[in-house]
Amino acid sequence: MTATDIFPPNRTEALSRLQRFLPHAGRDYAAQRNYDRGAGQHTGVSTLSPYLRHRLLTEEEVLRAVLGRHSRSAAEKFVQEVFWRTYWKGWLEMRPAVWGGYRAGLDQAWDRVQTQSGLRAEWEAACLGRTGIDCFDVWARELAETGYLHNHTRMWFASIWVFTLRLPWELGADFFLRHLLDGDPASNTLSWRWVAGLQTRGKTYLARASNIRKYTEGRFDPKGLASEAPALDGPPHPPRMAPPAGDSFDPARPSVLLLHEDDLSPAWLFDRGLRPLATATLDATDGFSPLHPAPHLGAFKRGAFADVTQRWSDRLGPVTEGLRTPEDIGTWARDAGAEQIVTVYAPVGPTADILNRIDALPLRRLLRPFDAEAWPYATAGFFKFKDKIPTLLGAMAGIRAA
Ligand SMILES: Cc1cc2nc3c(=O)[nH]c(=O)nc-3n(C[C@H](O)[C@H](O)[C@H](O)COP(=O)(O)OP(=O)(O)OC[C@H]3O[C@@H](n4cnc5c(N)ncnc54)[C@H](O)[C@@H]3O)c2cc1C
Repeated sequence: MTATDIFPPNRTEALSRLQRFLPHAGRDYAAQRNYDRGAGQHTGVSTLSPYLRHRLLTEEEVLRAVLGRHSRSAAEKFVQEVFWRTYWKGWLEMRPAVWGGYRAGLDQAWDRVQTQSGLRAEWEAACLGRTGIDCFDVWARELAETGYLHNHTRMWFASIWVFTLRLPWELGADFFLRHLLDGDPASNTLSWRWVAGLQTRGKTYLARASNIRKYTEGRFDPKGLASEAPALDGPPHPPRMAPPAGDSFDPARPSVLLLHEDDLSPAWLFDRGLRPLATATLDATDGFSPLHPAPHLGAFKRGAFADVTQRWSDRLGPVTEGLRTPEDIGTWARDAGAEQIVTVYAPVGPTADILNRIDALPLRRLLRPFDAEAWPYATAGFFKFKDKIPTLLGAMAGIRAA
């Protein structure tokens, strides 16, 4: 089975996964979510992340469905987890230099891999699952083969990478981004930073054998793990910028629609009057890593784009696939007769890096109301943000109050 057999890249699959998971999103989730029972057995969690990451399914849809079935108190844990993605995006949006810092650190680490044979051998062993730490090796292979890892396992894996194997954290974050179907600049970069003690200053995550034994139900009992996790050193957080406001657009002006992998649910744009002359899909893969990503990432993204353009074919006009550069986007939009390019606001990451360089025509980035409401609250830690969840749910019409 390939990763895209396990995670077929379409909305129908996302919806049926949501339906299957719904009965378990309440107290079952709170009790089961930390157990990793192995590849193909991730029944305690939703496995919705590849779909949420690309918004083949939106956070609002998931929250509505879950809170339509469970009380807020029963679903509290699951709802909070859904908002972790939102929180990380908002945090990075207000400190975009942290993404640039990660990319610069990655380039330096990659230079060292190319010039230091010892480091190269250790890095290769970790990526290929040949370290001799049995759980770690199984997880490296599970990630490479399935494009997914359980959350608890991501924490253990990152901790072993940084504190036992003592490899540069950026190379681990890159290994994840090259293989995860849900690979996300904000959740991934900031979670790795959190494990390493760079995000919540001085607070690290230490993977302990007893914890691994318990939550893998005895499948693993690793020996030789680091017994302490001293925080890595790094620059202070950059000053916080204002959250983005997003643009408006004039539906009367000739427009084209640029679809990208950060948001593949365009219905709300049509509700706002967008009638595109043509549509293109943006391929931002090159900006994820200096190395080639796993083939399943391209397959998932192509499948997801095909799914969305097919479902909305009567609204999109002619579709051009896989534009990669600002210049190509400008040429395509002009040739289509457009006066403006409309797109959903993309959070910090490879897509936004390309959008930031489009100058051929006015680019109108429409900020999804869910993001506009939530991101400004990501000023400090998650615990402060969490207090705003009732307000954010209240802003979503139709959410059950109890
Ligand atoms: C080192 C590390 C790297 C990570 N990299 C990524 C990444 O690149 N992309 C990514 O989407 N998530 C990442 N996560 C977060 C989390 O592990 C995944 O979102 C989660 O495992 C997805 O599986 P699920 O859908 O079955 O989760 P569930 O437990 O069913 O949670 C439901 C949804 O809540 C959100 N969510 C849950 N936990 C988190 C979390 N800790 N942070 C952010 N959102 C969360 C996801 O959208 C998820 O689909 C990372 C975590 C760690 C520790």
